[in-house]
Amino acid sequence: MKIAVFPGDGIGPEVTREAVRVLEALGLPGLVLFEGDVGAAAYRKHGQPLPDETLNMAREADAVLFGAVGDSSCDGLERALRPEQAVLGLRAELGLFANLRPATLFPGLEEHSALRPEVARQIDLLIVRELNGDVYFGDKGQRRTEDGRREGWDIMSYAEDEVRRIAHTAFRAAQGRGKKLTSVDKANVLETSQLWRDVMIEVATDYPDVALDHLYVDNAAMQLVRAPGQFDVIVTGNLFGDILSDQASMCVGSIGLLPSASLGERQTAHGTFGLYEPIHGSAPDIAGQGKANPLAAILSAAMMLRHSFGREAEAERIEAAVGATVRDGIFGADLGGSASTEEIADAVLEQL
Ligand SMILES: NC(=O)c1ccc[n+]([C@@H]2O[C@H](COP(=O)([O-])OP(=O)(O)OC[C@H]3O[C@@H](n4cnc5c(N)ncnc54)[C@H](O)[C@@H]3O)[C@@H](O)[C@H]2O)c1
Ligand SMILES: CC(C)[C@H](C(=O)O)[C@@H](O)C(=O)O
Ligand SMILES: [Mg+2]
Repeated sequence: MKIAVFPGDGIGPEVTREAVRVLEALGLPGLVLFEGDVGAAAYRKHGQPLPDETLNMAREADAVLFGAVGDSSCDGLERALRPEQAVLGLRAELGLFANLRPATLFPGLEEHSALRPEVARQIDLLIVRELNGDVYFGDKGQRRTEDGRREGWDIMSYAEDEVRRIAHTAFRAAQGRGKKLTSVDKANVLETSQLWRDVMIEVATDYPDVALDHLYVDNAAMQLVRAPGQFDVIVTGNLFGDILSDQASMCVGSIGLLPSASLGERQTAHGTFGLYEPIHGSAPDIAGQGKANPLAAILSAAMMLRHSFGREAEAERIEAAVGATVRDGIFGADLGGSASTEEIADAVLEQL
């Protein structure tokens, strides 16, 4: 079980450290962890946010545990050198096109959701976000028009095979859950979205047991706070998925609670190769203060055990320990409590 650990910037190292403690506490046979540099930390050391050495480390591993990247001191750098390129580069280079972002309300957090408790209680959904395409990876740049105005552009596009493969991932995920799939797009305006919708409808014929419906992204954002209980699996593109998942996090209490798995096609001796990370960023406003909620990182480690190592029992052990920690009201500042990052993880370890 070879795991590459890339802590990154800001609270990345703080939360990753706690996820590693939890992994180590399980006593898994053959567990080998090795650490690599990403983000601004890597740029300062190697002049690159994603050094070749780090990328090779990821390729040699069975899974990657990723913290977060981002540092405003790098805002002036050319885009290729900015910290965010580390996570974008890993996703692209490793072919990790399927990003799973589950959001479920832990009992005990009803009062901490940004929504009313009776609305929050219904939330048990999975966002399947396409991760290798969309406006993220299209041609982009800035130029001057003939009349001297500055102009920026980013091309949004999806090819049908890119939509088809994420559609299959999402339909299969829905088959394993409540058999309901909502595809989110902006087909009333965007051609990229029209193709997305057409392909979703074509793929649906392979999954007669799954009910497919479609929402425009503006309506989806509204429905997510009006009645989130209507959602089982949501499938959407890279940009809309990024936005809706941050929104979903506050519906279940905090952005510090949402883990993610980024998967592709590569199989290892243990399972599907994947990169696992909290959905949040480097949180510079709270970095170095022991205020970061480590539960998203810890739950990401659980997703790793499930998807990359076929260790469902251990994954559930971690999730149950997190559930018990929440039920006991061990909260950090994000949930109105005073427990530190380390104290929250200590509580999880006690419950393991
Ligand atoms: N995958 C990634 O590495 C990733 C994801 C998102 C943002 N970023 C980067 O992170 C940097 C900061 O971005 P941002 O401020 O927009 O988003 P962010 O997710 O870092 O923070 C948003 C807000 O949520 C809070 N928060 C985030 N994680 C938390 C946690 N675990 N516990 C408690 N509170 C938490 C922060 O304090 C902040 O107030 C930027 O450079 C951005 O590009 C990286
Ligand atoms: C840091 C950034 C590139 C990244 C994204 O937009 O995908 C982040 O917001 C995320 O959600 O993982
Ligand atoms: Mg995001």
